[in-house]
Amino acid sequence: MLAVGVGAISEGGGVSDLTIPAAIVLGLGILRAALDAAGGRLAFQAARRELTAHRSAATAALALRSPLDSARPASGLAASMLGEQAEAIVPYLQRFRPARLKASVVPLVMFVCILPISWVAAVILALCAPLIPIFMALIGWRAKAASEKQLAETGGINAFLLDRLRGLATIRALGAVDATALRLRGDAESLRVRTMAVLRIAFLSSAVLEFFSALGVAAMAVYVGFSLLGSIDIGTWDGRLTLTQGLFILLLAPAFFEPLRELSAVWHDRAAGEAALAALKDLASSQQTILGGSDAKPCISTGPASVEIQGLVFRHGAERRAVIDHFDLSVAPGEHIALWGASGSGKTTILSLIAGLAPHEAGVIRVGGIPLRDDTADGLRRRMAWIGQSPHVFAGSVIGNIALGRTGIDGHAVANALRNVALDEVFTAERVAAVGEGGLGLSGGEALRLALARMMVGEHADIILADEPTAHLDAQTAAAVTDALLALAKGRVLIVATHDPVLAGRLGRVVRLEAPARRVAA
Ligand SMILES: Nc1ncnc2c1ncn2[C@@H]1O[C@H](COP(=O)(O)OP(=O)(O)OP(=O)(O)O)[C@@H](O)[C@H]1O
Repeated sequence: MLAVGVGAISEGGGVSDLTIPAAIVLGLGILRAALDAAGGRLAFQAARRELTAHRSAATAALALRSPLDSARPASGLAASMLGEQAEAIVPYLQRFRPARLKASVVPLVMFVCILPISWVAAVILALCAPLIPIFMALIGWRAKAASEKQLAETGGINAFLLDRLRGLATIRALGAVDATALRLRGDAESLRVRTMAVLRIAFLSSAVLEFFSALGVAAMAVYVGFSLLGSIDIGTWDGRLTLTQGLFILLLAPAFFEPLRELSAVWHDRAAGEAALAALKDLASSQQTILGGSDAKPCISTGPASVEIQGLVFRHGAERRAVIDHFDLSVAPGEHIALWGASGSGKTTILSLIAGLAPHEAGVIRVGGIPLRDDTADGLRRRMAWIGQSPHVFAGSVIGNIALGRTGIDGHAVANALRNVALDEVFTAERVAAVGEGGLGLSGGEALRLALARMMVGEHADIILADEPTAHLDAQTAAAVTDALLALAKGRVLIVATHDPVLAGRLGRVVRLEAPARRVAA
């Protein structure tokens, strides 16, 4: 329209001849801006939806991984991938994909518009345009590798930082602060180098594209200019190039390269986005998973709570020796037993297998007479409660720590539970009823009793699995924890892995293990 308007003026027309083309140009401009804005918004929303879906899949897969799987990614690495690095997917989906679509359609349309006017102009475009994707593909190949290395470095430094922050007291106690700081500085320097490599490639890709598009537009301007001056009279299908045609070609040439330039501006988004997608997929790929894995399944409690184990075999990895080798056990309803054995004899592993936290290689586990399998594990697990050696205490209020977001647990139930585990005197009104990260502000025994209180307020599990609940406690605290545990376990099955002779002595039966775990005496 602009070319038509200018052409009309050059042929002696007045300003009034410009009104309609100018109005159309203005209208199209406004329409384009509105469509661009709406398209950008829709693309952003779609990208965020897809990111959420990828994040949910990776989080669900992480939650399904067995706690016995030593190949599980480090917490810092997983947190960095899920939180920070996954965000690279948004610009990839929001900017790169639409830009790629535009770059594959718009130049073609421009080419088809220019070809009927001048074949020389079409040839210039046809020669310059393919150079751009060829160079971008070459650069993109390097960019992907650089982005993957940068992501791995970022994840690594996050994992290292989180791990060392958790172990700060140990590092300080052993005088390893300087060595840790040096390692961190080295990692940060390496991350800087990798980030600069990614940026270098991003700038290089933009420069290459700008160069070829500028070359294309300049060649077009030279051709059109000399044609209009009359120095060249080839290139059109018939006669000489008119001012309207020349202007039309000149105005379309930058528009031909514009989507390609846009593509180059977001080229590095592709490398970062694809690397982040691959990392999330990697995170979601599980090797060793728990049995079942759906919280929505209802409790299976058809018969009285009992545990039967026959010929149980388990190993950590196909090439490793069996940690549990043809182990048998029978626990009657209401029975309290101690699993007793040397460190490494497989007590924790047996508890984990009863809870279906890893698939066993051979043998059968029956809970309340029902075999523990993938399809029954969720329902059977709802009958069980677990107390570990060092239960995780979250930063926040005591009530929140005990209720853990479960419905139907009110302040009254929490107060009762605290009284039952003798924590009501610890969390008095004078003392702030909030605890720090990892149980900061609580002693080891108090944290264990807090874990017992969690069990008391929940759905009433009738099988309690306790992994060394009195380890590292003084005799008095161990006695208090044992009292609370036995009170809680009254009328229920209690299986305790322990080294504590006092605790074992208060249980109905002691099952001795030798490594690898077999029963040696009952
Ligand atoms: N994730 C794992 N990957 C590989 N081997 C493991 C893993 N977890 C435990 N093991 C090995 O399995 C064996 C049994 O470990 P388990 O934790 O069940 O022993 P335990 O009797 O509970 O020991 P402790 O009394 O010291 O807690 C040990 O030799 C241990 O090194």
